Amino acid sequence: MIGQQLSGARAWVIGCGLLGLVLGAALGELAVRQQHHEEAATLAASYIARADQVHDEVVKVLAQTNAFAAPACSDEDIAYMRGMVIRSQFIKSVARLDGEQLLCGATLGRLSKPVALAPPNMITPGGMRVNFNANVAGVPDVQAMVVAHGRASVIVSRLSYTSLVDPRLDYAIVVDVAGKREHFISNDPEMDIDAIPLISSDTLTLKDRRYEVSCSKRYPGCIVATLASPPAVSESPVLQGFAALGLLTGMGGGLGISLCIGWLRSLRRRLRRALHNGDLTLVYQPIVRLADRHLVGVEALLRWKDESGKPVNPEVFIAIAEQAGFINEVTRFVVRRTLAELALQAKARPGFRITINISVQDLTNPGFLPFVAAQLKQRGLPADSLGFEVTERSTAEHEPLARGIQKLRDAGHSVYLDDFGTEYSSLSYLADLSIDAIKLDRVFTMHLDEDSNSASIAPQIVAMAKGLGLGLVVEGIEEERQAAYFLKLDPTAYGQGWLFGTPVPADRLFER
Ligand SMILES: Nc1nc2c(ncn2[C@@H]2O[C@H](COP(=O)(O)O[C@H]3[C@@H](O)[C@H](n4cnc5c(=O)[nH]c(N)nc54)O[C@@H]3COP(=O)(O)O)[C@@H](O)[C@H]2O)c(=O)[nH]1
Repeated sequence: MIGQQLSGARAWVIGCGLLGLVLGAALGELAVRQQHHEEAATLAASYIARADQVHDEVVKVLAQTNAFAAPACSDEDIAYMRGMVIRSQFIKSVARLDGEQLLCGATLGRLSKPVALAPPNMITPGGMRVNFNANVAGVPDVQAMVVAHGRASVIVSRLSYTSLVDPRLDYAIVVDVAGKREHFISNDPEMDIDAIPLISSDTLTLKDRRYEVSCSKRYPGCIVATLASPPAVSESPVLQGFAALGLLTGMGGGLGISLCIGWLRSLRRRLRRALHNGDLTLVYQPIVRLADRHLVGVEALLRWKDESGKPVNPEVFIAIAEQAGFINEVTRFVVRRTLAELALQAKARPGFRITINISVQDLTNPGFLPFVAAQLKQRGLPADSLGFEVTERSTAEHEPLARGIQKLRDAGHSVYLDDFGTEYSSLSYLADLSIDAIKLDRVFTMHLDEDSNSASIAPQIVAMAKGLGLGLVVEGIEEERQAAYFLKLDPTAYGQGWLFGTPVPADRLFER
């Protein structure tokens, strides 16, 4: 037995541990991939920040050179342009133009013959003429970005852009002016720039690679980048950490489940033993007519103390008996013991009714009604001295519940719909169920003063019950004002709760 339990626990621990490992690894992979994307996005954003700096410098130098008033290509003019270059961070040369003809420059000096500028790749809305890969006049085999505006042009070092691009990135810098898209710089010749929507902070997947797009706010240019060769996901410490955490959490969870199952199994075994030995007891709670507080009956409530003398919550052990399939035996015990303890008192009080909680499984058990009839006969009590409280716990139970209730009524018993107003017991079912009364759940009594749904619904339920000719038992009455409230709503209502008496053993029931 112990060996079986241990191997069961081991199976839970291993099974849940493996599940945790797989889930942890999957989560870890997601986290690692996200980390890669964030890294690419950060690099791309810092790149755009650099491109903006270059842009600002170009605009400033062109504006100042255009505004310089000395005669074009005079010594003063050339000295001014040289000063510009020296003070600039990204600009390699500044030149003076006449239309599209280059006349002189900071690095070139004065040309003996004007040189024509290569036609621009694009003209910006501000009128700047940009050539991304122009030959540099006077310097063979060197290409650079040339930007011309008015009477001035500048040469921008490609290094200004490329030096900042992290070698871990595959990227393309794309400029879009008036719908014309230009591939400015790229180290990824495979990238199809026309397929890329140039919207900042967007991400897109091309050929199974996820790209980050970061755009400048100053000019219509973006960088589209992805990590060139992200470190292998499986080797990432993040993934390994997640997987280990998943494994440990899974194993812990598995151990918890196995302990819980073990506890429930042991509780089930002990409950069976207690039932078999007759170690369960019953207490009875008064039900009174609210108008005159006359005791009209009692509800039988089962109690169980485990071996250590600790009471086990009835909601727990009743649920265990229902799930384990021996609630019928429990209910029969309750019927037998209740009648044994209260038959004499019930006989002495005409109209006195004992109510017992039953489950749907009791209603569908063909032996239940004959058993109850035999017990009542043995005690010399009429059928209407025993009532039954039923609770609808799922919509699937509705049909068998309705049939079972009808059979109880046909046999002469009263039937109460318990815990009314909670979960599945709703007004829409009332008309279908052949019941005598509803027992209004104690949530309605508890929240009477509060501005809550239950406070506003209670009067409607009471009115509906009255309209259907059903009796009303209000549960959980602990204070006079609660009794007065419901009495006003329904002068024929009954009440149950600590105000009228807590559940007590049979020998203390009629002491008061
Ligand atoms: N199938 C069976 N179910 C049973 C049986 N015995 C009990 N039960 C069900 O267990 C649930 C919990 O019952 P219990 O802890 O006994 O609580 C009952 C009362 O003690 C409590 N109550 C009564 N008055 C007050 C009050 O004024 N205030 C307050 N806080 N609690 C109060 O309410 C419970 C009775 O509820 P109900 O049955 O809904 O009328 C419970 O669902 C029992 O049905 C059994 O033999 N068989």
